[in-house]
Amino acid sequence: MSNNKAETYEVKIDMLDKKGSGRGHVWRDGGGINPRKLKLTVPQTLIGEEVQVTVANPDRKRARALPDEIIKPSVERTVAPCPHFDKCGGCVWQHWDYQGQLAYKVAEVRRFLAGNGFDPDVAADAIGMETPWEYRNKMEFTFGPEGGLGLHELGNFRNVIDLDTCLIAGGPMVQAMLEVSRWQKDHDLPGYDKDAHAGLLRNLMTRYSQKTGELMLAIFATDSPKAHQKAVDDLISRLSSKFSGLVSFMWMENTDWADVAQAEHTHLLYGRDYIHDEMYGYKYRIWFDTFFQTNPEQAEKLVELAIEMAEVGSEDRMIDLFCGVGTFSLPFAKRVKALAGIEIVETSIESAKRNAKDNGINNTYFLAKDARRGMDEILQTWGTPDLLMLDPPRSGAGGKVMRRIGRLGTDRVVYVSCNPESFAEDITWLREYGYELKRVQPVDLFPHTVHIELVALLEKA
Ligand SMILES: C[S@@+](CC[C@H](N)C(=O)[O-])C[C@H]1O[C@@H](n2cnc3c(N)ncnc32)[C@H](O)[C@@H]1O
Repeated sequence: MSNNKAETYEVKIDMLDKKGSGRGHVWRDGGGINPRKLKLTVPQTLIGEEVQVTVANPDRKRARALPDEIIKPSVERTVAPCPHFDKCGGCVWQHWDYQGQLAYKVAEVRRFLAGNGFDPDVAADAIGMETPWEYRNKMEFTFGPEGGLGLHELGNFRNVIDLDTCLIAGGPMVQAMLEVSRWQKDHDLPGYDKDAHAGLLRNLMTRYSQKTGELMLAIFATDSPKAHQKAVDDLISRLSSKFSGLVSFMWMENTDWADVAQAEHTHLLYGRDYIHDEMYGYKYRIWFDTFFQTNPEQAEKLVELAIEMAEVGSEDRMIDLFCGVGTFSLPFAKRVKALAGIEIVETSIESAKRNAKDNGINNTYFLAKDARRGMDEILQTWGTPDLLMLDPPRSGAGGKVMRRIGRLGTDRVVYVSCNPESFAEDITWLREYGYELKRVQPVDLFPHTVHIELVALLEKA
């Protein structure tokens, strides 16, 4: 029997889910002999807290609602500094003090290790940020169908929160977002409505280098800029006069139904189509679609740790698997005899080659190939290299690639991961090839979110 009356419960939060929301349960009188269990997901709560929630339709077995009230707060609860935290889906943990976030992330790393039969104590405490704000060098904002420019609403991807600040984005990106937002209102330009597949403005992508001060902006829209020439000219003039760091402004036509920031036609409206950035003392050219580590301050620590764990020598030959544009390859290349970088995206490999050249590095060999095929090719030309490092996507490298690494048989494997769960599963494959897990160092690249990065060392026994 359906019951559409909202009900209010008091619930104790006993765990967090993968998205960082609290989970708890209550027992409801279902009208029969046995009470029925209602599992509740309550965002913006912490483990151990007792909270009050109101559920709109409690007939189902599961429900999700924001807390009405925190009855018994955790000692780790803090006041979220961002005025948009209650609604914005960008950060999930601003209500949690930073040390509490770090401790939880490390506990998760240890849990995944233990779950796969490794000693959890191999994992060290996390390296956090001294100032965990304004750390991102790239943001993708969305234009709302009802107007407004910002990020998606927590738990409701269709709504857009019209932001007037964003505390994790670098300052110039926020200022540029606000200027574009004012421009949209001044010219009364419609945001894109994905249900109706109508409207003009879809996304604003911003990239900013703290090291070089260069700023890139790209607007994704359903129509050509020529069809809106007056408004576009006004935007170029506003942006170029207000942002001295602006070196790249593009208009990307995207008429696809798919909700991704991609371009069918690129119109360069101002400057060039890339920015210069720097990481660990090396120069990089970054295009709008280049994968580049989004927290440069912490990414430099990853590079430092990978170098420290690898202990490479000047006569060594190594593989950088999943090398991207060469963030790890370039610093390593300076320390070894030869480095082979393998990466599936061709434009990233072209970029890696150019980055090596721009930095005066000439002992690299970059292959645009799938990880396994790339390793086979290196094995045929070099035989077994001295070191392999890998930095796969969130899904991990997978059993086939890990077995290939095991058979390759380098003495050391350095694994950089942005997902401790897929990392712990991946490294189980190396056990049967005689590798032991020696070090795991979590590094927080994503404060106020559920994500954590790590660098690990495996050695052949
Ligand atoms: C986490 S990123 C790391 C990039 C680089 N190490 C960095 O720090 O900038 C993972 C990279 O793996 C690449 N990739 C994904 N699947 C792949 C595959 N099957 N073979 C080779 N590379 C792949 C992606 O294109 C991406 O550049």
